[in-house]
Amino acid sequence: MKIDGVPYRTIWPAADGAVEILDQTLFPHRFEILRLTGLDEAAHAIRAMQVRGAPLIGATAAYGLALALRKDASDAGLASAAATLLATRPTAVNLHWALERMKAALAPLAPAERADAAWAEAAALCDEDVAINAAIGDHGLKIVEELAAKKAPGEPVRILTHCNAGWLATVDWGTATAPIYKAHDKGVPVEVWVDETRPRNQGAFLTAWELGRHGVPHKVIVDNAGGHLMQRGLVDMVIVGTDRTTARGDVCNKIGTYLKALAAHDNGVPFYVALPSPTIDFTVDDGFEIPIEERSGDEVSWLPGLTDAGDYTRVRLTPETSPAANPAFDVTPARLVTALVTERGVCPATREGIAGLFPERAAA
Ligand SMILES: CSC[C@H]1O[C@H](OP(=O)(O)O)[C@H](O)[C@@H]1O
Repeated sequence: MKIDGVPYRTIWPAADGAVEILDQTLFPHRFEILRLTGLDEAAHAIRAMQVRGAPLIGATAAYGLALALRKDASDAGLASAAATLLATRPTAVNLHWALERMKAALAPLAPAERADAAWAEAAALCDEDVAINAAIGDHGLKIVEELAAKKAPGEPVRILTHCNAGWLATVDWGTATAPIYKAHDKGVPVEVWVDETRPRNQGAFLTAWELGRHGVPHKVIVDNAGGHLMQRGLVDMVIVGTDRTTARGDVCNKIGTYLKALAAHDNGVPFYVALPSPTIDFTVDDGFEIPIEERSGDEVSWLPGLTDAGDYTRVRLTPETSPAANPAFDVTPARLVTALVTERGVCPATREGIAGLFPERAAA
């Protein structure tokens, strides 16, 4: 997407052979480009959430593997680098998917050919992510337009989203935000309720920033306000991303998503999940089998921010004697999902719905 008129992706190959990313731990107050020159930096970038979001995690792992193979392209080197990257975060299936795709493309090659081939495969994976998300935007746009047709002229479609499934969570466009950008760019009035998304505040820090840069009207709300807004008829649809969706349509996403789905179900608000196919895990049926990342309690106990003088700092929120628990994801059962918005169209959150759009994957 554009930042002050300049087109950006979240990750790209630099001319000197490094990989460059936007350091998302500094948003919204600082915009800094980070250079990744090796496996360890790529693994740290994922683990420390300098890059985050299921598709972007996969893309970073793909380039991380390409960087690693420059140093050791042997079978053992390939296996070791893939294992290092896989261990960075457990929930987003795109990490495993991307690494499996890279290994399938590279293993048959002679070691001397692997580094260049990995670089090309990582670039192709990124380009495909952009195309997938643009297609999700096109299919999701129809949903927004149908809601707009029911409103008074000029009255915005009010969309609630949780966490950041925006272009900052992908290579470009985003998943949940793609229909929003497409609608806004087409002149369909939209207004977005942005869940702050404690504790890492991906909504307040990232979604608000990217919507604002694109000129999309939005308001940041505390996570606990969504149910109240839905009860008052102030939400026309909810759309979120996902880190792993099972073959039967159970959706694993950022902690708090399940509570929004419950509130939407209770208030008759349609609840959509933007789902790029690399995020479907056909090997799992029951969402409760998905590993839920437990992150440091410090992310709950401390809040990063900018001082009045413009210096980055963090403040303690909780008593020093109070430990914190920090599960980073939850699972929304398929029964609470109105529909899945994929690059191949919109389908019910059912095994049949998903298999109908991706028969070749379901059958594999
Ligand atoms: C388009 S996937 C975005 C997905 O990833 C986020 O998790 P995290 O920021 O911890 O990587 C969140 O679950 C988003 O919905």
